[in-house]
Amino acid sequence: MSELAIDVRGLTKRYGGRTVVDHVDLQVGAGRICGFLGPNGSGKTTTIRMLCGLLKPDDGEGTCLGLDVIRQAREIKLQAGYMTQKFGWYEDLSIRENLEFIARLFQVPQRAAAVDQALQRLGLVERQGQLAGALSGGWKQRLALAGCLIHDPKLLLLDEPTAGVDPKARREFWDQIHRLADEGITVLVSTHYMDEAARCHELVYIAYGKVLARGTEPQIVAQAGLPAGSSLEETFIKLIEGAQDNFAPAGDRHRKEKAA
Ligand SMILES: Nc1ncnc2c1ncn2[C@@H]1O[C@H](COP(=O)(O)OP(=O)(O)OP(=O)(O)O)[C@@H](O)[C@H]1O
Repeated sequence: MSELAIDVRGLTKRYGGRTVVDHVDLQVGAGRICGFLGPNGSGKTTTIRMLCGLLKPDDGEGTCLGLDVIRQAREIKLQAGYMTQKFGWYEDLSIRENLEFIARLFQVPQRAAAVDQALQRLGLVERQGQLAGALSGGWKQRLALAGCLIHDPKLLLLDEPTAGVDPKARREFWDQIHRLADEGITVLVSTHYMDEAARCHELVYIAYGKVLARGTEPQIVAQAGLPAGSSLEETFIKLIEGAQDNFAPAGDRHRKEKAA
């Protein structure tokens, strides 16, 4: 594998003539945590699904884990871990049974050992007999992350993994993400929470399907034309306002002008 776990250029997706991901370039170094930010409907999920081999790009090229995003989508699907916004579990199976099921799907060799390791990594050993349906949001999300890790992926693509989870559980989740990155796992994670953005090594900000800014927090602030030390919240508001002026469909711009 090259030093870049994600290395794609010009990634594009169109639906019915509308371009929802527009020539996105994305490079993430191995072992880095890259935050993927942008307003609702900006193209984050669509991009993530193209990166993990679930959705075929209409244009663009590149690799994930050194595998071609167009020709080796199936291999990427098997080697990357993908956590969706709406992770589904068999509510009437225990934590352990759910993980055993995922391990079978991924045809993991030595399934029991892989399940033990995932339980251990996420602090779920004590609770392994509990029914998934009885877990609180934070524990369900831990179970989802354990499921993503069952086949020992080197790349995690996490789509708003902490949406609706309480602050303590979110903090613990992020501590876990950092432990995984320390082990060399690369993480691309979408989020709307600014405290989570601040815990990423680097950030990519997308709106209207286009990347507007990328880099470390100070680099993103500078790209938005704001003074050093400005908050990420101010920065993203400035970026989205600029994007509305430049890229919003004519109808949206007209509504904004009328409202002003
Ligand atoms: N299968 C599809 N068919 C048509 N349009 C789609 C489809 N999937 C996504 N879209 C549109 O593409 C745009 C980008 O959606 P996407 O889910 O990637 O955004 P997002 O940034 O992940 O949003 P959110 O933060 O709300 O999850 C949206 O306008 C969405 O309605």
